[in-house]
Amino acid sequence: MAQSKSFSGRDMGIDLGTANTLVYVRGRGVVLNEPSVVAVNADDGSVLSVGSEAKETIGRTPSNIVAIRPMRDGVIADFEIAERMLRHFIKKVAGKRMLSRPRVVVCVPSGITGVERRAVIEAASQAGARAVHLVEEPMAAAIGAGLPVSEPTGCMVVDIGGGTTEVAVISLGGIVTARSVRTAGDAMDAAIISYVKKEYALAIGERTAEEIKLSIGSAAPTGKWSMAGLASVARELAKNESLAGGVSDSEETQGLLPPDRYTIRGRDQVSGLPKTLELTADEIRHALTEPVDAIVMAVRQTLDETPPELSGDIMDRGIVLTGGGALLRGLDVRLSRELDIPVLVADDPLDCVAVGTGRCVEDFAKLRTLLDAQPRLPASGRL
Ligand SMILES: Nc1ncnc2c1ncn2[C@@H]1O[C@H](COP(=O)(O)OP(=O)(O)OP(=O)(O)O)[C@@H](O)[C@H]1O
Repeated sequence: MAQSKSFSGRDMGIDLGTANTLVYVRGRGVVLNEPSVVAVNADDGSVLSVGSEAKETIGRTPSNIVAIRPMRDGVIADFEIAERMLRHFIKKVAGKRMLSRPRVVVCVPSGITGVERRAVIEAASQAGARAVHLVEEPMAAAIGAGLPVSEPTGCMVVDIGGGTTEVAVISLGGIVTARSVRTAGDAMDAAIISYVKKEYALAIGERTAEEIKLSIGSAAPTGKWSMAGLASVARELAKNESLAGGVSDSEETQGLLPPDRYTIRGRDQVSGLPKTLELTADEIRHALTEPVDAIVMAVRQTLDETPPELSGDIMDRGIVLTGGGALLRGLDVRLSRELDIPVLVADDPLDCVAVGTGRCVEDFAKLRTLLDAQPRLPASGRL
C-alpha cells in the first residue's frame, strides 16, 4: 500500500472528504483511505499525526493536543490544517522525494463558492501538485457508480457523505440541476448525541454516536443487512478501532440480521459518573428522523426542478445512492416509498467518488470537459 510503495510522479485523484480522504493513483487504483483528521500540538502548532492515527485521538486528547477535522460540511474549514493534511497524504503516496510533480484532480462539493475553489486549488498546489483540476462530487460519484453521464439521458445521483448530501441530475456530461445540503452522516451522529443527551442525560462522543449509527441506525424498518452494508460497518468500525460499547448479540451480525440493541458507555450528566445504557434500533430510527427527512426533502426539491423529459428518464432508470450515508439501512426503501421511484445503492458506495475522480485521471483527455465546471447560480447551489 501507500506506506511501502512510492508512486512518485504519477497523476492522482483525491476525494477530499469531510469524513475520509481517498487517494487514487493512475494505473493503481485507490491506494489510500484515511480519516480526514489531524492531531496538532496546541502549544507550538506542530502536526503530531494525520489520518487513522489522528482519529484515534478524537475525544481522548490531553488539553495540549487537539484533533482537528479540517473539512467541515464538505468544504475547507481550516485551510492551513487542510493543506498540511493534503501534503501529508500526497507525500505518503508519492514518496518523500517527489521526482516529478503530479497532476491532481480533486473532487469538491457542487455548492462550493469561487473562494472555496481557489482554497482547494491552492492547498493542492502547495502540497506539491503541478496542475490542479476540480471535479464536482456528484459528477465524480455518478462516473464512479458507472452511470452514463455523457449520454443524452437523465440520471440522478444522491451522494450522502459525512458533511454534505449532494443531489444532482446529470445529462450530456453536465449537471442540469443540483442541490447540496449540509445534512449527511455527521448530522446523523449529532442527532444521536442530542437524543441520548435529552432522553438519558448521558454525554457521548462523536465516535460512539457513529458506532451506534453503524450498528443499529436505520431510516426505515428493515430486514437483513446487505453484504455491502455489513462490510462497510466492519471497515468503518475497524477505523474507530476500539468499540466504546458493543452490539448486544454477535450472532445477529454474523447471520446478516442487523442487531436491534446496542450497549454504550458515556458520562451521566447528573452524577458525572460513567454509565452504561442499552439503546434500541427503534429509538435510534426515531432520533434520525430530522436528518433523514432533510435528505428526502433535498431529493424531492431537486426532482421538482428537473425538466420533465429528464424526470421520465429518472423514473425509468431509478435514483442511485452513493457515499457512506447510502449504507444507512432502509434509506433506499424510505426514499423509494416517499418518492415512488426505484432507488438503488451503488456497488461500493464509499468508493464511488474516489473511483470516479480516478477515472478523470485515467481518461483525462476524454473526460476533460467534465472538469472545472464554473459555480452555478445560487438557486441550484448550496442551501
Ligand atoms: N454502514 C453505514 N451506515 C450509515 N452510515 C455509514 C455507514 N458506513 C459509513 N457511513 C457514514 O458515511 C459517512 C462517510 O461517508 P463518505 O466517506 O462517503 O463521506 P465523505 O466523502 O468523507 O464526506 P463528504 O462527501 O461530505 O465530504 C460517515 O458519516 C460515516 O459514518
